[in-house]
Amino acid sequence: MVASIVRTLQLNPTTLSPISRPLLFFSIPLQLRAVRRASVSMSYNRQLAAAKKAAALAACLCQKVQKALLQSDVQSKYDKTPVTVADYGSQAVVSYILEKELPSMSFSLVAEEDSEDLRKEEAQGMLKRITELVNETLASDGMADMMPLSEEDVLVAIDSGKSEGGPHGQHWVLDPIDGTKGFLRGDQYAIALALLDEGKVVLGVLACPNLPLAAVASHNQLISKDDVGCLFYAHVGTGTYMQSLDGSKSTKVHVSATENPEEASFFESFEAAHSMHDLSGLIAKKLGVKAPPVRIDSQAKYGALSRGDGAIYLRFPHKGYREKIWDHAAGYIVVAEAGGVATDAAGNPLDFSRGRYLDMDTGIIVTNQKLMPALLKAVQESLKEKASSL
Ligand SMILES: Nc1ncnc2c1ncn2[C@@H]1O[C@H](COP(=O)(O)O)[C@@H](OP(=O)(O)O)[C@H]1O
Ligand SMILES: [Mg+2]
Ligand SMILES: [Mg+2]
Ligand SMILES: [Mg+2]
Repeated sequence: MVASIVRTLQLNPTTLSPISRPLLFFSIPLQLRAVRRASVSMSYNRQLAAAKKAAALAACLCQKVQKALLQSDVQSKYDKTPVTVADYGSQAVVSYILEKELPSMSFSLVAEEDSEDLRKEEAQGMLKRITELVNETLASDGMADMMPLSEEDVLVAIDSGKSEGGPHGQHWVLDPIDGTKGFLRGDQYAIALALLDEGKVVLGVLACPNLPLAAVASHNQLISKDDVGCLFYAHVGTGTYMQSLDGSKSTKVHVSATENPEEASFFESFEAAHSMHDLSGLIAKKLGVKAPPVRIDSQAKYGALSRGDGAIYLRFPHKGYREKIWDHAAGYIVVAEAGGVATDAAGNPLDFSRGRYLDMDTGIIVTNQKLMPALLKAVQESLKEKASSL
């Protein structure tokens, strides 16, 4: 054991003095931990660079489509959520770039969309449009030498996202457009990309093309074209950073430090169908939050929280809904590395190692470390009250 540690640390035990040998024995675990920490924070740099590039390019594609949004771009999925050319195009771009940028990695992607509907006769016009968009987007980044992708290449890139994830190995997790309903309304949405390693989220990137660079005060805050477009990224052990989507210098961000719920504001889904607004209202009241809820779509909520725009995010889906890992993985690490904490409604950590779904209790709550105990108490009391009133 000691011999293998000595080898790992590249030490030569024969040159160590009799005094330093026993010291070595005790100090090795500490040194090993430091080495491991260093290699953990070093080892995902290539993946992070590829993820940032993929998410930023996918965001360009989405921005283009949002500008030219037509009714015909919207296709209905069987689960009744809309899916657009941009959802498919974004997934194809991210999948293609990750594979090209990281050729030595075995590639596994857990992503929201698949090509089944797109392969139907009636979707052929849509597929043509998506293929054009994907090719234009890749060409804009100088990837023209590999061009053009055929329609079949695009379908294959989309279907790379069929992995089941799980507790072993590395898996990318992608929501090509999170907040599709917000996207269609012209509001907030995010391209959310994360990497799981042995079931843990180790990096995450959130591209939020419509999120103001300055703090967001409400969902309908006037959007000026010049000051929107944020890219949040986090890498385990190294903090969370934000830069503008057009590539400005990064700044490190931190969650709000407030301990006083009266000063805290809270985020929730814009869509009442996605989260029980009455329950979050009750929780906020119990906690003593004074400000009205800030309702915005997508994981832009996690991004905004990571830089302290608000201090709490409450998500309570209606009965029977199962949360998917791509709706939270990137946001989770962006908040965690900024000093925040996300748990289920019972205070359990979120477990991303169980495949495509997050199996969890009732809801998701996110805040800073100091407010969490009081928030958890308010959540438990409110859930009990709600249950007894039914
Ligand atoms: N009935 C429901 N309850 C909770 N979440 C739902 C839902 N129907 C859809 N969603 C999820 O809510 C996500 C959007 O979150 P938010 O409400 O924070 O904007 C959607 O992501 P997509 O837009 O990627 O499909 C979708 O996965
Ligand atoms: Mg969806
Ligand atoms: Mg989503
Ligand atoms: Mg989506």
